[in-house]
Amino acid sequence: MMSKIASLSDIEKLAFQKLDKNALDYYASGAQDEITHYDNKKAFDRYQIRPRFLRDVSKVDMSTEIFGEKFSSPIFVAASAMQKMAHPIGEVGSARSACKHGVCYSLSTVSTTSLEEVSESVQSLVAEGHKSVRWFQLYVYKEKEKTIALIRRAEKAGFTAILITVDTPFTGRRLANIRNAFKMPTHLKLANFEAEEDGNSEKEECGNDDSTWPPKLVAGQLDPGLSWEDIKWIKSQTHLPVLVKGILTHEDAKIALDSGMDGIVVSNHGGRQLDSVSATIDALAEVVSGCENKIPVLMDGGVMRGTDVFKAIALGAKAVFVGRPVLWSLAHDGENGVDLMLDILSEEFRMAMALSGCTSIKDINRNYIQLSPKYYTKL
Ligand SMILES: Cc1cc2nc3c(=O)[nH]c(=O)nc-3n(C[C@H](O)[C@H](O)[C@H](O)COP(=O)(O)O)c2cc1C
Ligand SMILES: CCCCCCCCCCC(=O)C(=O)O
Repeated sequence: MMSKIASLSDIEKLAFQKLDKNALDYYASGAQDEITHYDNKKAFDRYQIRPRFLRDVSKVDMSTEIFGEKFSSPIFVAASAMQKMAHPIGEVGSARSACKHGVCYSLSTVSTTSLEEVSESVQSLVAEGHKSVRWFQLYVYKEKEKTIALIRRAEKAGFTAILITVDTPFTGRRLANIRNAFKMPTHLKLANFEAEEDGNSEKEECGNDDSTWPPKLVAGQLDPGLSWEDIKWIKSQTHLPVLVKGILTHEDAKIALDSGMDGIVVSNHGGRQLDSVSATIDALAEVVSGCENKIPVLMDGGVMRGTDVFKAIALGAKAVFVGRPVLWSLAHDGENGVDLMLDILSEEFRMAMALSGCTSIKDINRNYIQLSPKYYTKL
């Protein structure tokens, strides 16, 4: 029995004791040998913070702004599928928690709560004076009209940006899911696939009626032929800012910039897609350089500590997303669990800023970070 929860790792340990094998394997898995999955976390330790002292740090302002929206901290909630497997409140719990914390929430296409219900669930908080900024993560359908219908629903439901995931032409090989034939529990459904986008009353069935993951109906919709031309076309179809999620190289960053994208998320999908790619914190500086400071670069992958957030900001990220920690927190204690996790992480980040002599986000820059001497070759 743990005395008091003090870190995201503590929450993770409790969630591991609570979740059933099916859900735990799905949430925890990385692809193949999970080299990238583990490196995402370890890589942060390869960087050191260079603190400055004797500055007045009695007030620390963690707030940041992206696309004209102000957030109370740069710690955002990542889009992750099927959150009701962690706790019955699912996406509603994580969305409400993000809203209460004044941070951005991103919702997966493959959610177990529809995007309309998620929007509805934060309205009482908005009425109390909280601001809710919600971004919609888009998996692009083979059929263009279905993709557009999803975007229209997101626009109508008050989502303010579209995150197009580009690292998933196919789902990665997550061995635990293959070995135990992962199944979404039968009482859950992929809620965004229910409503017929063309307004027809006939509904698509997207419950768990087959033994494979993703369900054939859904996986069969992913378009492995997706190209930058399609992404540009999607961008032309919406007034919302469009970010590409899953970029790892300066070459692709430059193409995203030249293609008119509004932002980039450096991500390797939590190590769940191609194994052996670089940890995201290692890829961040390269992607930032490819963007020439013209569009915001955000990142995710392995963020567990306030010092991780600090390091990412120092290397040029405008904000970070947390993925699995949200799922562990939901499993631990639903919406309260996510509240606790965001409280701990933002307090750690506030402390990292204060202890390194930074009182605002714009103070944090490359001068505050170095590669640990263990990892660079001396001249
Ligand atoms: C269980 C799970 C489901 C995910 N589902 C999605 C998804 O539906 N769409 C997407 O773009 N990324 C998805 N991701 C990736 C996350 O958005 C994010 O990139 C990743 O979790 C960040 O790494 P972290 O878990 O180490 O924080 C998922 C990740 C996990 C762990
Ligand atoms: C428009 C088709 C949607 C296709 C869904 C693909 C399954 C992805 C599963 C969720 C995910 O990203 C994950 O890491 O797991």
